[in-house]
Amino acid sequence: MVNSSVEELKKRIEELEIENSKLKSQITQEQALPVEKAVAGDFLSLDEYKRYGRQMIVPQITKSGQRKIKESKILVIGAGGLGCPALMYLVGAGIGEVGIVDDDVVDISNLHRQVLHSTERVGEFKAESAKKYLVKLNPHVKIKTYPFRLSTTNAFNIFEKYDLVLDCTDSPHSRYLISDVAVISRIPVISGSGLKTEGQLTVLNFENIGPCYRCFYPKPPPPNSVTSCKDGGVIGPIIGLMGVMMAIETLKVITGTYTKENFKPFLSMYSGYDQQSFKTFKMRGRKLDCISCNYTLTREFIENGGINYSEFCGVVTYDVLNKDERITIEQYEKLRNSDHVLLDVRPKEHFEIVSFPGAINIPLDRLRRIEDVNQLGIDISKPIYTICRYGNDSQYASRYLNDHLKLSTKDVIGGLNRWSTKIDSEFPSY
Ligand SMILES: Nc1ncnc2c1ncn2[C@@H]1O[C@H](COP(=O)(O)OP(=O)(O)OP(=O)(O)O)[C@@H](O)[C@H]1O
Repeated sequence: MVNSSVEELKKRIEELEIENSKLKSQITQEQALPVEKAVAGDFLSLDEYKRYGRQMIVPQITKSGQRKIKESKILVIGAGGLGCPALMYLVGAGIGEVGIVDDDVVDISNLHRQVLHSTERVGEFKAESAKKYLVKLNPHVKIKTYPFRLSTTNAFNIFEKYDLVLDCTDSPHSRYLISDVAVISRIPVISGSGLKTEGQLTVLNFENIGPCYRCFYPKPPPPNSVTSCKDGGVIGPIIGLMGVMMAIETLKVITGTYTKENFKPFLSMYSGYDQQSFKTFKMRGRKLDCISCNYTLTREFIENGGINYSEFCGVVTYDVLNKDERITIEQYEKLRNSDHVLLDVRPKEHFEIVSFPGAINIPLDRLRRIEDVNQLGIDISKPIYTICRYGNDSQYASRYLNDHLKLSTKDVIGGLNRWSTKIDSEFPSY
């Protein structure tokens, strides 16, 4: 009796497993199936009528707007904090073709804001991971991935396949490149950014009359002055909101809400922790002396390496110390129990997340304002080592301490990040 019920159970489990695998293959086939054809004489299928009905009845979209959405081809550069939400809504809205450029892979630190990716896809190319989500969201949209870096040599060939670009990147050199190529290729750019609790949004090169990124920022910011999300942090929904707003601006451009006549250049700023959260500023139109907008820059010039965008933006490597002013993480491990001062120069918020026992926190910006060695509040007769997260700020700290306060400090190469990768895997990295 007991045996037979065990046998029955085993049989049932087998049956269930077969059913389960049939269901799984069915799902895969469904995904691989061509999407339902358009209704005869129409551009939408029955599925699409249902899918887009709620937006087509909005007067700002209408059925003719839906046709424009379906006929449009957009390129999203960066499938990160801005790109993910923008992609979600634009694919949901039924854009005809979407290209996704991103050379990076999904990291666990991305997941609090890069909502197309998931824990199981850590290590996969972001462009591919995003596609996996998006094809399920809307199989009517054709999605092409470019899992490599946008560069001077490939940008024009990619841009020419699209009508509009969303700049969802995170560095000035990518922004200048995208803007220059878009102006020469005569396509508009929806540009967003976000850091900590704030974000910005604008539409560039609209109808080849609106200003470009260079018109807004003729000169790049001082070298290494732009804080990334990695260093400055960002609240997920803040950057998410900016990405969503980029999707709205995209729809406005595609469906013709903006026209040559009514478009006014603008810059919207959002401050999520202020009561006056949104501010929109009128911006000037194109600048006559803008080398991009007056077409001094050409495709040939850029493709042949005429501009080194990294150099132009002053992306410099942080080699500010001599070899004898630095120690490796392995050397520091040996010194760990010796009598010394460890100056942690990260911002206070970083220090509060994790720090070495006994370390003294003087953030770099505060340190640079100290004029007298006695104000440091440390025992300067002991050996002094400086440390930070990746080993950049600690170099600047030691440079300052050694040059201005006449100390002989050394920085720890690679900082806390290297400590957790090379020495102690249990030491939290963030
Ligand atoms: N020139 C470029 N070509 C392709 N992708 C780019 C380019 N510049 C930036 N990106 C991509 O844009 C995305 C920007 O995402 P986000 O600002 O959320 O930061 P992140 O680099 O993913 O994360 P973090 O700064 O925390 O390390 C990244 O995925 C990055 O790889």
